[in-house]
Order: sequence, then structure tokens, then C-alpha cells
Amino acid sequence: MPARAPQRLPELGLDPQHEYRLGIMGGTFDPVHYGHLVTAEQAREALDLDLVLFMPAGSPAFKDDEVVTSAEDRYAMTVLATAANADFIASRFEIDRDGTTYTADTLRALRAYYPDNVKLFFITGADAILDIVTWHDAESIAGLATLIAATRPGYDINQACERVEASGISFDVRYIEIPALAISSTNIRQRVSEGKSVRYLTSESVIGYIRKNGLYR
Ligand SMILES: Nc1ncnc2c1ncn2[C@@H]1O[C@H](COP(=O)(O)OP(=O)(O)OP(=O)(O)O)[C@@H](O)[C@H]1O
Ligand SMILES: O=C(O)c1ccc[n+]([C@@H]2O[C@H](COP(=O)([O-])O)[C@@H](O)[C@H]2O)c1
Repeated sequence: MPARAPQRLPELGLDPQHEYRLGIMGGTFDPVHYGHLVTAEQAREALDLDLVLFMPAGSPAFKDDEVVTSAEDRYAMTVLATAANADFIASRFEIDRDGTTYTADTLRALRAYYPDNVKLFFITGADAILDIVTWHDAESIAGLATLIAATRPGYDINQACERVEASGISFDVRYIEIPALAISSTNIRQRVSEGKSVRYLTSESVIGYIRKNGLYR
């Protein structure tokens, strides 16, 4: 087997006088959809991020019982969906790592890679924030990145906020209100399996990839 290509991360932090702000949009992305893209774009704008890394999870934590599409397919769709936006970069950082994907490990590795003038911002929807106190090594996550928590239809951002505050872990969370898109990967997979249209839920390029590769049938 050929050796894996080294993980490539964008160069940042070159000017030590400047503060760089790097967003990380993590997800299973099975498949990536417009809910993810609008969340990342509005987080980029609201927090003045220089770049957003779209990072499909290699082996998503807490999904051992679920069938998840191969990491290469999820990554390929993420590349297609983000290709036209110069501020978005699809990243292999998590899919090239073995074992269960934990956000704390990812943030630690990014922190070790980048100099201190690069600040890390982990972007999530309200559903993820609701659970974050249960994530692996949540204390470390709190120390490594600012969280950007976006509203999501069907999830109570205030409840998420209360749960985070009650945890006693000193997360730095910025809440942002974004246009409500009640789109989920689960619904897209379901619609494809039923032969229904998924147009305008995700990009044409992703829809083409799903069709061409027979995903979600
Ligand atoms: N429609 C949406 N609006 C806001 N945030 C979203 C939306 N969909 C997903 N997110 C956020 O994007 C991140 C990655 O989500 P994920 O890849 O699990 O998508 P999903 O649609 O929730 O998938 P699934 O239905 O398979 O659980 C999470 O932080 C999630 O909260
Ligand atoms: O580190 C953890 O324990 C952990 C548990 C659940 C989810 N996450 C991360 O949260 C992001 C959204 O996950 P998901 O399952 O909603 O697609 C993604 O980057 C996951 O790796 C991380």
C-alpha cells in the first residue's frame, strides 16, 4: 500500500503581529448540505474568520451503531460543495487519522501545528452544543477553542446555553442566529432512498456525486 499523503493544512500565522482566526466546521457530512454551508458562512462573517476548514469526521464518535458512508465519499462530497468558496477548505485532517474521531484530539493537533497568533473557532449547530458537555475530554475542548453555536430549527439554543453554563466547564461560546434551514443529512439520505428529489437541499455537484456513485439507495 502506498504511504498516505501527509496531512496538509493551510499556512497561517505567518505575520506574528497579526491575529489569524481559523474556523473548523466539523461534521459527519453524510452528505454535506446547505445547512452546513450557511452555518459556516454566517459564522465566518459574524466572527471575522480568515478561513473555515470543513472537516469530515473519520470515524464519528458515538456513531458505532450507525452505518456511515465511507470517509472518502464524504470527503469528496465536501470538496465538491466547498470548491467555489475561497474561504472554505475541505480538510482530510480527521479522515487521515486512525481510530475514533474526537474533537479534543483534533483541536490539540491543530493547536500544536499553528503558532499562538492563530485562534481556533469550532463551529456547531444547536444540537451539537446541546451534547457537547458529554463529548470526550470536553474540558480540553473548552481550553483549546472558542465555540460558535448556531441556531438550528428543532433545537433550543437557550436550553443548550443553560446546559453548557450548568456544566461548570468554562466554555467560551458565541451564539449566532442564522437563517433557519430545516435540512438534515438524515432527511437527504431518506429522500434519496425513496427516489425523491433532493434538489436545493444540497449542491448540484453533491447530488451528481450521490447519483453517480449510487449512494443512499
Ligand atoms: N440545518 C442546519 N442548521 C444549522 N446547523 C446544522 C444544520 N445541519 C447540521 N448542522 C450542524 O452541522 C454540524 C455537522 O452536522 P452533521 O454532519 O451531523 O449533519 P446532520 O444534518 O445533523 O446529520 P444527520 O442527520 O446525519 O445527523 C453539526 O454541528 C450540526 O449541528
Ligand atoms: O469529540 C467528541 O466526543 C465528539 C462527539 C460527537 C461529535 N463530535 C464532533 O462534532 C461534530 C458534529 O458531529 P455530528 O455527529 O453531529 O456529525 C463533528 O466534528 C464531530 O467529530 C465530537
